[in-house]
Amino acid sequence: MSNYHGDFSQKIDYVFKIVLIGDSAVGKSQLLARFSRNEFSLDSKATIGVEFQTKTLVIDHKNVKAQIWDTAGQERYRAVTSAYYRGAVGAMLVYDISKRQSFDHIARWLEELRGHADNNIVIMLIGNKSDLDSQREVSTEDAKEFAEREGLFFMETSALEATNVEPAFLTILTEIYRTVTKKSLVANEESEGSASLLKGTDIVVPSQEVVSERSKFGCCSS
Ligand SMILES: Nc1nc2c(ncn2[C@@H]2O[C@H](COP(=O)(O)OP(=O)(O)OP(=O)(O)O)[C@@H](O)[C@H]2O)c(=O)[nH]1
Repeated sequence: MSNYHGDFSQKIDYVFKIVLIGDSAVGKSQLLARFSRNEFSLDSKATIGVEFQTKTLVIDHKNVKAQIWDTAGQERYRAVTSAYYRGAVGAMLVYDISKRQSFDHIARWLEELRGHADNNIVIMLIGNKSDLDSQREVSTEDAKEFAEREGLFFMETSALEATNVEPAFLTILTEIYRTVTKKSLVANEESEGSASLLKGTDIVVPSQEVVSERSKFGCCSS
């Protein structure tokens, strides 16, 4: 995977907001830590409120900034739901392969997502903690079948062992890029040659926006 890390001296062409959702303790924060900083912590604390991190990479010779939002799986720590989903072009629905309940709850998370997010959002189902194969309670086949039925991308990952984390984010980002550029083409044709690339793509955050590399805000009810 060469030619993948973003060139920071270049302008950013796209900013894509991706949200992470799923039960508490399935590993959302650690997937984000692994992808954005190549870090992992075994004594990760439950997320309170919302935080996001960014990472810039190159897709199709364009600098794409992934802005990945993470919120608490625990209801009492969750920030306002509609604000969390606003502007999201991708979502990762995460469960823990060693916790059946976290997979059984995915349908509910999907319902919430579809109730709040843009219709064109790209959704990926993630079975995390694949390193805990000996304690597996969700078969790969069950998850695959569910994903196919619901039209979701699917991958098993391990934030701990760094297995499939980068490929999972790259898959969803590439698919978002495809969706957005396809939409832009249509929009351009409809706008009689206007230079507005983003016209009609209400799901893209303008690239001029400057976001800090690590930001934490929104908070908490208890
Ligand atoms: N074995 C294993 N443990 C993991 C993996 N990913 C996360 N964990 C552990 O699982 C626990 C919960 O991880 P978090 O990333 O905090 O989970 P979360 O989904 O963000 O939880 P909330 O913030 O409460 O929603 C921590 O102890 C992590 O170290 C993994 O891939 N394998």
